[in-house]
Amino acid sequence: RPVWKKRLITYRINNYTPDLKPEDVDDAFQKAFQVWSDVTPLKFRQIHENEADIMIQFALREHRDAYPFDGPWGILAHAFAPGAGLGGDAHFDEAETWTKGRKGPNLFLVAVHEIGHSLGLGHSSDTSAIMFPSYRHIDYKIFRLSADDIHGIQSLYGR
Ligand SMILES: CN1c2ccc([C@H]3CN(Cc4ccccc4)C(=O)CO3)cc2CS1(=O)=O
Ligand SMILES: [Ca+2]
Ligand SMILES: [Zn+2]
Ligand SMILES: [Zn+2]
Repeated sequence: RPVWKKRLITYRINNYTPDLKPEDVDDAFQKAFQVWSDVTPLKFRQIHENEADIMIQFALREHRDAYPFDGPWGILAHAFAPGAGLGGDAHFDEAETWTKGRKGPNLFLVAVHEIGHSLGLGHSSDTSAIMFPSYRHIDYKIFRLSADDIHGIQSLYGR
């Protein structure tokens, strides 16, 4: 599995969904990266210009990669495994109504899942894992990685 060969990984939010205040989008991603840095030696830094390892964008339908989005629900987002260029990038379907609460897909929760992919994780068959493929709402306030998620990421990056 491809993994990042460094411990400091940069990310850049290239555009913002109109569904939330920009500071709520920044906060959702900062908290989502922290979920993974809490259990690995990895550090994440947000940058605002130049090329970041993990380029984040919100997009509709066809958006210049081979994986056009599909309108509301269904695929909520996708992300590429570590590597140069598109590698590590995470795209979020703008057809969704992104929320920081319970209605609609919760941006923080989907971001935790996508960042898992950006770091090299695949899907899990463990229904309690954030890397389980299908979204079911869990209380984002009490969100915790499952043992399966932690074992998965620590097998790639250590603890
Ligand atoms: C909070 N949790 C999330 C959040 C997001 C996702 C995925 C689901 N998904 C839908 C999907 C994935 C794969 C195939 C079809 C549909 C996404 O697109 C991206 O986020 C999966 C899960 C498992 S969970 O613990 O319930
Ligand atoms: Ca969709
Ligand atoms: Zn894409
Ligand atoms: Zn996934």
